[in-house]
Amino acid sequence: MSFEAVPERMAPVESGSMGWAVSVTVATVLTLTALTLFHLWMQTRRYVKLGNLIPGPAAYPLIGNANLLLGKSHNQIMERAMELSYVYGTVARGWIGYHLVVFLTEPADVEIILNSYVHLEKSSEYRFFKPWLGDGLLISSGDKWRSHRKLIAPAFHQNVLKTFVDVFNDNSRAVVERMRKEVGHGEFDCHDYMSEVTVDILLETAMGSTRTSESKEGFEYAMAVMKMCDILHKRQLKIHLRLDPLFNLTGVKKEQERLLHIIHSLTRKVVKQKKALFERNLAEGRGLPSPSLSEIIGQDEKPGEQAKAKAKVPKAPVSPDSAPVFISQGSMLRDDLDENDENDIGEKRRLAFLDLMIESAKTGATAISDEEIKEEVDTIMFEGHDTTAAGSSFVLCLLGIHQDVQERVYAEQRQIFGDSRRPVTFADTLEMKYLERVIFETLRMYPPVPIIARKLNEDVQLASRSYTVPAGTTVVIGTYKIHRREDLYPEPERFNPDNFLPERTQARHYYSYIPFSAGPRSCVGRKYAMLKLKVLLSTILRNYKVLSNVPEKEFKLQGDIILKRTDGFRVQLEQRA
Ligand code: HEM
Repeated sequence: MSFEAVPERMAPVESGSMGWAVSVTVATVLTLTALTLFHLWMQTRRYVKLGNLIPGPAAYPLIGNANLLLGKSHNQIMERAMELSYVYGTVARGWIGYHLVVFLTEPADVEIILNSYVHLEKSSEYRFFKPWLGDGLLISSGDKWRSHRKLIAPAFHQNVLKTFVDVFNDNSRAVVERMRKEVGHGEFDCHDYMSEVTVDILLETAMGSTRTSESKEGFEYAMAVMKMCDILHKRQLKIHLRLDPLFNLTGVKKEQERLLHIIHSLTRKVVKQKKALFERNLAEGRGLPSPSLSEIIGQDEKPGEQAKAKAKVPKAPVSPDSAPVFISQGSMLRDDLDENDENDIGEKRRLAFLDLMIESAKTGATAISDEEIKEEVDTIMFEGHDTTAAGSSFVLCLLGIHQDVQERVYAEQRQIFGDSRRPVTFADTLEMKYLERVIFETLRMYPPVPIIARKLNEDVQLASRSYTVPAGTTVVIGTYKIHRREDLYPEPERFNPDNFLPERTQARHYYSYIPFSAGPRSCVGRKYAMLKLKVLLSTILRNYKVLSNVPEKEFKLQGDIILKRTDGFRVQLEQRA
């Protein structure tokens, strides 16, 4: 009985598991068939066909080349992309699933993207900035970007920048004093100092606020900006922090909310106060502060000019003779900032960008809300911070290694200042030709923004090869790689400021040097950055001799958002006589 009972009991189980197995097999076959059909259908699509014509690693169905990214840090991905560009040349593609990513390192192709008013949209990678910067200049697109750029660019006019020279000097002298305790005390990380002085300067020039004022808010704000930059770096690096649903569950998200509360409360409050003051002055018949921004920059903005500007692509290269002298960017390229500067008839008035934005919003044709002004101030605080902190730290490290170059920089400083400890003037900075070449060369070898990514809204026919990059593609411009191309820079791994002698600059393709990007969406702060770097470095190098024992080949680079050294920017200081 029991013998018979067993198969009886077993029978329904066996047929159940068989049924289950059949169901699983059928479901698997159906899924595989559906996926195969989907893959085959995708292969017939124009987007995929055009992408597949571009050289790149073999892609798997459904995942494309995503296997190359799995488990890799952002840094390793950058390195891999770099290796692939050596294998596949100056135009290479990768597939993330069925999303096409094309890497460009040919200046003629880069020009097509950067010098266009069509390909202005940032890639989805920029979304991490959104909670902090909202729709500020860095990430906005379309008409909003266009009108805000038109509004903000004049606030970076050279005449406005000249009025910041005192702020640059005061803060540079303050950091020289803070660094004094490092003299003769061995190695330290100069990035900490550069980061702090950069935020201090930005607080004053962006919002007209200082952290030495009685209120603790300025200090808390500065700390929050630095910590927010760290969180953005972490989100780029750690795969679980990249995904919003997982990130939202972490303590990092809570910390981000705390920091954003500090940051936004202050910017919101300052915008409100300054706007109220501006309105009050107008209501009491005191008119615009004198001279007004348009007087400073010497151009009257008439309603309707914007529409014209919309269609106007900044003139590409100019001949060296007609290039404006002022603050150069290391190539013969021009942008809207140069066009603004040519109307150089104004007087001095020191006002933070915030005041200038409030004023131009009132007098110009652009309507901008308090919240939007806040987003632009936050954007300037972010974009202006890490980039210049990294740039100045790399300069100090390179000068520490290349003592002969540092001596030439020092000799130039002695020629300008003699024994005097006086502050730097704007005119002095125009004399610092060699220091300028050192800064350009540093930004060539270590561009703080190592890649630029854009989303294409229209097909692009490349100039260097007969490929059409279809609309919808993410285009990655490899600034770091372009700057190290042997055909553009002989001995690209050698630190050689003479790469920026005028005759060498003129001989190169204009888009072979793009640390500040180029074209209509170039860095709006590039002249500000160059001026600030000159004042800061001049003040430091006249006080201290910088030394470093770490050769460049031992630098450990991390290129998530801003290129940095993960091993620290280690230098030593000696007092100059
Ligand atoms: C060495 C210093 C700097 C470097 C290398 C640098 C580089 C860049 C680059 C490459 C871009 C284009 C980014 C992209 O298209 O994704 C950019 C945009 C921008 N930068 Fe800078 N930057 C520097 C300093 C500054 C400073 C000091 C400020 C402000 C005070 C600033 C404000 C901006 C803004 C607002 C944008 C967005 C412009 C737009 O999209 O219209 N930058 N910067």
